[in-house]
Amino acid sequence: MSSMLTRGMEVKARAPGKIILSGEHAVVYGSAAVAAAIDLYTYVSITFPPPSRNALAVSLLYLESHFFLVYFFLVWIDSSEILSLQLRDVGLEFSWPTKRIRETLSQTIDSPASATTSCSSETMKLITTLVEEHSIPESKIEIAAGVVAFLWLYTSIQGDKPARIVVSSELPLASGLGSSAAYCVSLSGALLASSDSVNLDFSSEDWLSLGEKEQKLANEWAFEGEKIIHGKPSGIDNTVSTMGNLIKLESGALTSIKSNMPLKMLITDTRVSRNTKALITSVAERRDRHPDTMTSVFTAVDYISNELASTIQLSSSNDLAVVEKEEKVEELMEMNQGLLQCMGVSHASIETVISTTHKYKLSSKLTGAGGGGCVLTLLPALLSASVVDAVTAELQQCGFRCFIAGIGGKGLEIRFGGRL
Ligand SMILES: Nc1ncnc2c1ncn2[C@@H]1O[C@H](COP(=O)(O)OP(=O)(O)OP(=O)(O)O)[C@@H](O)[C@H]1O
Ligand SMILES: C[C@@](O)(CCO)CC(=O)[O-]
Ligand SMILES: [Mg+2]
Repeated sequence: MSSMLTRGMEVKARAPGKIILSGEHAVVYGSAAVAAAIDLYTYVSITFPPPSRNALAVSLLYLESHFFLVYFFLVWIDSSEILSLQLRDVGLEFSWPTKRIRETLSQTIDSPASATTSCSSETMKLITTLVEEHSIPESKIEIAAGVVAFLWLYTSIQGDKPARIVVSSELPLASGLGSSAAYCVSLSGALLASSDSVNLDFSSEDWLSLGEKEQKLANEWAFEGEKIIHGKPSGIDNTVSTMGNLIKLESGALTSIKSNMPLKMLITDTRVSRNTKALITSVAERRDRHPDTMTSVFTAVDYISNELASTIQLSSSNDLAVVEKEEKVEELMEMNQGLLQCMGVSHASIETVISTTHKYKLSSKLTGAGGGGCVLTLLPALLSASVVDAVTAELQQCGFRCFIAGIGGKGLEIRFGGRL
């Protein structure tokens, strides 16, 4: 793999967003939750400058000491000693001389982790100084946590190598569709695929899945990134983004769900931006105030998620007709929404989506951390297109954005291509 890097090839990774059918927040306290990957991805591209650049520039200078060439040489050398991060979705670009990264984070760089490690509060402070050297507009300040997560993952996996990283996403950011997990998973995947620890066929131009061991490692690193962004994540978002498909997570234990239900969901983005870390903190504070009551709420969610999982699960003992399964799922979604409201993570915009869809006899619940963001509405298989059009039009009139995403698709994938 390292020989590939010396040729300056581009390594790309993509990781999907997710919807949570049941169990957000309660999953942080060990209750079961059910999640599915959606076909909207975050893409990361990494390009390492070829080390031959310096030699080339020196020989050009030697041949002709023209001013333009001297200038060209300086720019060339400079870009080969820089780590840059372009975040296209938010229009921000960051760059650090690798020398600056080395002098600030020498401890992380000089002792590369053989297994995943958590970012200590001391290292977090040092990384924060590197991020604060760039001015981020107040309206985009929440991006800083993502940049800290990037620097932690990058320096832990790649050390202080110069590189250019570009991130872009099809997901709305900070809206409950797991943009932070897709960001961390695609970054970890691309960083590991560019390291010696992963062996892939880089002559292929297709999207490739990592082997089981590498996939696990990418998921573990992504979890470390999510910790920086979410504070106390359950791991469900990074796990479903890495693995794809449909999963149940309960006390950290993963079950893959096979389903033959259509499970078509209308996703309504209320466009109310929220921050998952703040919402997790507010649930933790409510739990501190009412420990027994909140434990009962989380237990009720656990039952809902397990019942939902066995309802949608393809199995010989599950012989209900699709319509009956859909009715069960709808009722479970409504019950879960009631408990999310009880946890204090609903929002006026979410309630508007729920009451609007209810007029069409459709059931909805928030997805992800709540507080705004996205809402799911189950579209039963036999629902007429005219009802979907009517409910969508009414939601759009409220200023919301509606779309239908494919559910249960692929997880993290890697692609090689495009030499410099
Ligand atoms: N494409 C991206 N570019 C830059 N930063 C990103 C990107 N995607 C996610 N992030 C980081 O993740 C943060 C949003 O994460 P947050 O957990 O609050 O929302 P979410 O993951 O979309 O929703 P949920 O956690 O409820 O599913 C952003 O503020 C930013 O720090
Ligand atoms: C709110 C939460 O349960 C889901 C966010 O998508 C947080 C987590 O599980 O990490
Ligand atoms: Mg998130």
